[in-house]
Amino acid sequence: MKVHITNLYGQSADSTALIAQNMVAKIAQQLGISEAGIYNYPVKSDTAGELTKRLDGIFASFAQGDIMIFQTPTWNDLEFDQALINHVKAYRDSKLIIFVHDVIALMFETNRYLLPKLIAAYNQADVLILPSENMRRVLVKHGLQVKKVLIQGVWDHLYDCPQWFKPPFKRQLSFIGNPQKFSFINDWSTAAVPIRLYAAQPAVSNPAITYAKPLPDVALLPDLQQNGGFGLVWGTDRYWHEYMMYSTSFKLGTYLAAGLPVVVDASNANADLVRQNHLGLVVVSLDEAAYQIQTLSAAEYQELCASVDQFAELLRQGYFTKHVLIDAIFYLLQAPPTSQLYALQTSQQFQPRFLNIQQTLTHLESSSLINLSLADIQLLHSETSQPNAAAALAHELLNIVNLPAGQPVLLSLPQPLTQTEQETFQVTFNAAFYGDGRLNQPFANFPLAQATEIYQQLQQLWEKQDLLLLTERHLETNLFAQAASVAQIVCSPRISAAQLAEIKAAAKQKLVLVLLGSAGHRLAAVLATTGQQVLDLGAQLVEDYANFTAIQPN
Ligand SMILES: O=c1ccn([C@@H]2O[C@H](COP(=O)(O)OP(=O)(O)O)[C@@H](O)[C@H]2O)c(=O)[nH]1
Repeated sequence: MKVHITNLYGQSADSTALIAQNMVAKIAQQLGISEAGIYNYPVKSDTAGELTKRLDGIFASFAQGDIMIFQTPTWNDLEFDQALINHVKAYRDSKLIIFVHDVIALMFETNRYLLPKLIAAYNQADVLILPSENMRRVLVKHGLQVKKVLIQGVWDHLYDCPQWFKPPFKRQLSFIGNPQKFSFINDWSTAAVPIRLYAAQPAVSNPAITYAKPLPDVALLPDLQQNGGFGLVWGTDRYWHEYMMYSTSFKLGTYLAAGLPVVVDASNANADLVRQNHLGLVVVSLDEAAYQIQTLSAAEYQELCASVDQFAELLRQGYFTKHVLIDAIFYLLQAPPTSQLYALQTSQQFQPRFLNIQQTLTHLESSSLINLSLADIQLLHSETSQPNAAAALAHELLNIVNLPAGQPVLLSLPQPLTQTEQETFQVTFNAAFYGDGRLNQPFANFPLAQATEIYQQLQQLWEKQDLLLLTERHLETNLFAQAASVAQIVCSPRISAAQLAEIKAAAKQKLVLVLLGSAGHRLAAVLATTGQQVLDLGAQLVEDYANFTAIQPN
């Protein structure tokens, strides 16, 4: 039995798909796996006979009982990929491992219609390698049935560092990407944290951008390393932003291999990995990233670099790829226990659970809360192609809604969600459970007896606690009479870096209650992701309490 791996040729040298496939094949060869080269061409130019002959050539060294690791997509069209799968299946006792690099239907909205066909192709795999757990969830929701699924986790980036030196501490973001695809670059105006961009300089340049020209890999990594700062993984286009929740970004591995700490969206498929390994900043907005970089000390930066340096050795030497390829072969050929580690759970658990009001309040004893209104959810799903304030808020909300599992933040939603709403949201809503958002107006939302109980439980949350209220205007209320102390900061609609610093300083050792509208969600998320307990109870709570107490007998 021999193991083979497909490898792409014929695309331009700067194609990430080509770079990634060539790298995986190179690592596979170190494991004794032989290469089956595939040339990049439009499959439609072949007749059926020509395609068969082409595949015969690719499979020249493949025999009965062999294993094919198929790196997909080939970008030769799905028809070619399916023909290749059929060809493997035509050999007696052959085995097929499909290594999914990208899912074209989730990458580009115009290709969405291909999803059922792609999943039908993946379903023919004996073992499937997917980029992330989030990708597995979304594919299972849409019909993936393969039982043996492995998660790649992160992209390696082979790099034989010629001379190691510490990246210098600079308040700067490096970004590898074309501004035509990543339009946020054109609007970047934070001169205090310039972006160093690896792309050709446009006719009209942006003063907040330093233009480093595109560089080949061999020059890119030393250049990133020498210039220091942070590597940015970001996308503001709505469909691409969602795709980054499922896919693993190649540039993430590139920055880390060069020794740079990274900045990623809170919803990024690798957000947990960055957080757990202390590899950089996980943020909900670029404003927050700029703020955090401006307030970071040189010592904190060096600590991040030290964690990156250790972790990146795995990437520089291709250990994630080696690991997943070896596991895939074990998984094919060995019974449990190895395979138990990866046993596919049922799809039911991918449907989020909705906590009732009681469970929600109990959960808040040890958690933060971000409470989204129906208007927020509608904004999240509205099409905003223009870079404007609504688009920026929608981007932040998508990050907030997908704060990684394990984050001590409860998201609550207005209930009950209709079946149609749940179907609309299921692609983007990845948390295991959500709270009952009606606690923001107990009197308006519940019968009197229940509202009374809810207010009692809310008040128990801050009983004898030092409270910081973040409000739209100065509030007079006895809702917080049980607290040990109450401080208030009146917030402007768009919170500045200076005000955020003031809030963070005032919040130390306190429970923070955010009594603001939509702007409150991002503020709550910024505070909660840095370890502060914060309850985003909304702008209507105090008025609701006034209405509630007005009808109480004296
Ligand atoms: O000047 C450049 C720009 C890009 N790249 C390569 O292209 C990758 C980024 O490509 P892409 O944005 O397609 O990757 P993604 O992060 O979206 O997966 C980087 O990691 C590099 O390996 C490069 O070598 N030189």
